[in-house]
Amino acid sequence: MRYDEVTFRNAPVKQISTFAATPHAIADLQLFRDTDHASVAALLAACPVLLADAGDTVSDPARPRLVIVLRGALADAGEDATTRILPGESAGEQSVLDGEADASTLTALEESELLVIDAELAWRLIDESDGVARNLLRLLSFRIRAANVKLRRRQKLGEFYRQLSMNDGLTGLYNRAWLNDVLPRLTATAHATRAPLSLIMLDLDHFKQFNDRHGHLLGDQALRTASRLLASALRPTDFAVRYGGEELMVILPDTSGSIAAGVAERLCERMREAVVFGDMRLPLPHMTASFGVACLGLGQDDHDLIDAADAALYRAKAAGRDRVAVAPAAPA
Ligand SMILES: Nc1nc2c(ncn2[C@@H]2O[C@H](COP(=O)(O)OP(=O)(O)OP(=O)(O)O)[C@@H](O)[C@H]2O)c(=O)[nH]1
Repeated sequence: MRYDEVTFRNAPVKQISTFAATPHAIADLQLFRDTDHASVAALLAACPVLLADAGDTVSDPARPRLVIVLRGALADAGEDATTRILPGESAGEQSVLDGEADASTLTALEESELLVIDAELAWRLIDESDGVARNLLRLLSFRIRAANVKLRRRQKLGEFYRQLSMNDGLTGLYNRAWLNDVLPRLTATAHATRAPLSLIMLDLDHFKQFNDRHGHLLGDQALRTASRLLASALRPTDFAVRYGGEELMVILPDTSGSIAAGVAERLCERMREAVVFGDMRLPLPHMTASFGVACLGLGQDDHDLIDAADAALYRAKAAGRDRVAVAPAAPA
């Protein structure tokens, strides 16, 4: 490679020397450690050494080549993080090996001297020096390991945020977004496997009055109490959801309407007995809820199931609250 051929993204970078004419020692360069320095030096002798100013881009996706920092520092801006490349370290190995364009961008962080090795010469170095090949493998192995760690961290973080976006902040129950995502799948599975699927809709009674009397914050606490009560009373395969406001929902896969009605009766009783405030200086407020139960019928979808439970809940309210109403059985 001649000096005047060295450009990055078509912008020429100042060329100051060849490697043979610089004072830098081969032993200081990571890739050439423990190699036969004399033969490597001979191969590198004519390689250009460039001077990049701070901010200069020194990578070119169109031309795979190795860039080794002799002095100064580079920033390697990958997809999600920036790595510093310090004297003795290199970049661009992977694109040289597989001939693919490198998505990352190398930028000089300060005035830097760089040794540039084109792909053809890099392959000659690998062919002629076992030491270079070994160093390259070791380097790539470190990078793969680091990339895997990053990937696992990102997966965990993604899972954390996914959980966060699917749960209601006040009660910790699943939220409406979760319901919209999961209930259609549960109904489809129930139809496909001919297994029953039941849904209980419940609504705290006279909750407006509760808020008016005890304040919104204690109203929130009552909602949390009711939610805890639901979550602790259900099987691991059931789901508790905050449908909205003071309306909660329980989804019971593999459960017939009559069993679901029994579960709703048990929840109704527990709700009546629930102690909202642990602080005995406050009068224990009375908290009840009304329940509507429905079981998925033939040809019904998730909306039909919710509508049926909602209609039953409305009847439980109309009949005096603090009770369970069951939707008429749809053809199963
Ligand atoms: N504290 C608190 N209150 C809420 C929350 N979400 C909804 N509410 C209240 O719940 C009350 C619901 O009132 P209504 O829909 O009139 O029903 P209700 O008073 O429970 O009467 P019935 O359902 O007919 O028994 C409203 O006052 C809402 O402000 C919440 O997150 N926290």
